[in-house]
Amino acid sequence: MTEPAIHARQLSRHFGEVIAVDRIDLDIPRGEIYGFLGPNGSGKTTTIRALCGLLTPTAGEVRVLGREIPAQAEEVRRRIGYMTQKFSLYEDLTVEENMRFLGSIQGLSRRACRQRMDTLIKEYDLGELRRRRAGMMSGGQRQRLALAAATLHEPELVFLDEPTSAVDPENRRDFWEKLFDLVERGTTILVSTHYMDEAERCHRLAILEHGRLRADGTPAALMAQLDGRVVEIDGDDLRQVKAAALALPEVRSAAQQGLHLRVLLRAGVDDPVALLRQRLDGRGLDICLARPSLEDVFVDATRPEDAA
Ligand SMILES: Nc1ncnc2c1ncn2[C@@H]1O[C@H](COP(=O)(O)OP(=O)(O)OP(=O)(O)O)[C@@H](O)[C@H]1O
Repeated sequence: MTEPAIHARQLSRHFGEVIAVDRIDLDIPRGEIYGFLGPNGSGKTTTIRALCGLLTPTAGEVRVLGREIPAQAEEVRRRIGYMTQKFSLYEDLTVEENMRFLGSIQGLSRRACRQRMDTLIKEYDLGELRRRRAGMMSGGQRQRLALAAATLHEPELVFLDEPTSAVDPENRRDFWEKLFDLVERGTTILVSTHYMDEAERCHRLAILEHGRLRADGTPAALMAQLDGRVVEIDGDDLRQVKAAALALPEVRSAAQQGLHLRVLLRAGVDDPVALLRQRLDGRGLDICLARPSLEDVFVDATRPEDAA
């Protein structure tokens, strides 16, 4: 069996008293998009930095592309790309200057760099912007440049830390199409996000909270685990119905979505629809089972105590 792109066991990273990453196990297959979904401060960036060899783990074992990290990080460096959360290119340099500079750092010959630059400029639609300074570009254009720069040296594995937080939905969509193009050519991608729709596009994902890995798997498998536990309620006075539902010990969470109230039941309730019909009796409600969403998975995997 081919070794996974990333293998981690009990990976931890502490900053003094703060446990940023807490005993995480990961097996990330090659040639897929793997997502880290988690709220702010859940440890996504710290995990990515530890996997890249930029931060030494406090404990745990990490192998990336078959090499020990951090001991063999230098060997791996040329085989990975990293797009940081903040735009990290030079704002005073043009698109071409930024790419040429990065090419020299990556050790590409002038000829190889020029060829690669031409390919990427075309692929990422940067032709008209070749001589534009990065600081004068829009969010979507900068993001395309950053991805082009992160893949200049044709890495086998690319880390993207919340790459679309500053761009509009159309640019996000185009950006994800580019990621699938990369995957088709054999690249492995690890991407962090706090957007549900992005997480749903990943082949597999891990849900992180407070540095812990709370759930992982394909989006479909994660959602299937909640089959029979999500209920949709239609009717009047949904704010009051929500309060009544949340008062039930069997209810894990309730949230209004447009005209419906979406209720997630705790595991082990035999017939959630019958239970809610009985407990919310007399309100003239229409109650039926609903297809679980990734947001339900996220709610179930995080916030174990507070269900409001
Ligand atoms: N250099 C550091 N020194 C001290 N604490 C840190 C440091 N870097 C991260 N932390 C803490 O570690 C925890 C995890 O942070 P991290 O940036 O990895 O989370 P994140 O999921 O990437 O968050 P975000 O979505 O906001 O980027 C947070 O509590 C953060 O404050």
